[in-house]
Amino acid sequence: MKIKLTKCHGSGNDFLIIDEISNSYTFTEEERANLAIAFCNRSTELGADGILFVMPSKQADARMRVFNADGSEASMCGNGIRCVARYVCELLNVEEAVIETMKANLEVKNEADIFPNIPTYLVEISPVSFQTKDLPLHVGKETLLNEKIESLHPNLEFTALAVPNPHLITIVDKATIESSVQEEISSYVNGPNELFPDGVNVSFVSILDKGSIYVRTYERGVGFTNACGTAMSASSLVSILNGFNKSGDYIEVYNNGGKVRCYVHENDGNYRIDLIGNATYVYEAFVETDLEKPADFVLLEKAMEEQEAIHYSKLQDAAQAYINEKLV
Ligand SMILES: N[C@H](CCC[C@H](N)C(=O)O)C(=O)O
Repeated sequence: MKIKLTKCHGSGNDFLIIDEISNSYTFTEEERANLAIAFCNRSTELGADGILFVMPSKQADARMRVFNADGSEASMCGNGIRCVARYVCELLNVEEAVIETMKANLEVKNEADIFPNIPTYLVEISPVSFQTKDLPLHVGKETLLNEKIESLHPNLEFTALAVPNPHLITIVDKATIESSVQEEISSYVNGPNELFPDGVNVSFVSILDKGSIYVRTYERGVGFTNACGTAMSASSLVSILNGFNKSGDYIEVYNNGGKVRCYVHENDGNYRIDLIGNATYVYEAFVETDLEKPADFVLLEKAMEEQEAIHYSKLQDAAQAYINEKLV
């Protein structure tokens, strides 16, 4: 079977888009998971943090399904839906759209460039829940807001929220970010454990300045990535709950892949987060694959998007310079 792949990234978190609207592909659930495991493998000519299946929808302009590199499906992907937003808006020749995801139909729209020559999209991150049952997190409490989990770490204080995929977030200093603590905790809560039966995305956050934070995320089903859009959105909200920023302020969120901007809407204790950032194309490729053995795929062609890479590298350099200056 010949499959067209559009490689893209949001803040360096990279994905392969498979367009089931324009192509008559049909995949079983098992084939979707196995394609993700095979094509995300970075020792191949492809490699990515996940696959984004763009599918027809009966209730929205398009539907997005997200599969992590380990073949697990997630309910949402913030960096990925920006890429899907661009792909669908260009496919339908519109400036905004609604994307059906596992738990919500989300608004997306083309925005002014976050940096010169960077295609930029705003996506809705919701629903937001602080109920531990919505992650799920089994910790004997309805919520976990800046509280210790002694079995994970003696001192760190964590906040748990679902947006709607699950996130565990702690605000720390540079030394802690640069230590092995995040790797140790993340490996544990994403292996067999009593706390997070479905695993969880783990983010260590540093306050850089008023209105700017740094987020490093170990993603469920992937490991450390350059950035995690839902994590950066959730971390922006946690920075507000901790008094470092306010709802209604734009928050610049820096990460190892660049930067995005978040805006938290709060209405009577309910939150919706706007995630604004790049949707950059890396290459277009065609592969020949047997769905029974996708790991044996053959790369037929790969056309790089050089200009987009040049433009994005300027954003990334500027973001890294700011992190180097402010992350102390
Ligand atoms: N690893 C995540 C899914 C991808 C989310 C991330 N790539 C983002 O941009 O939000 C999970 O299993 O919940």
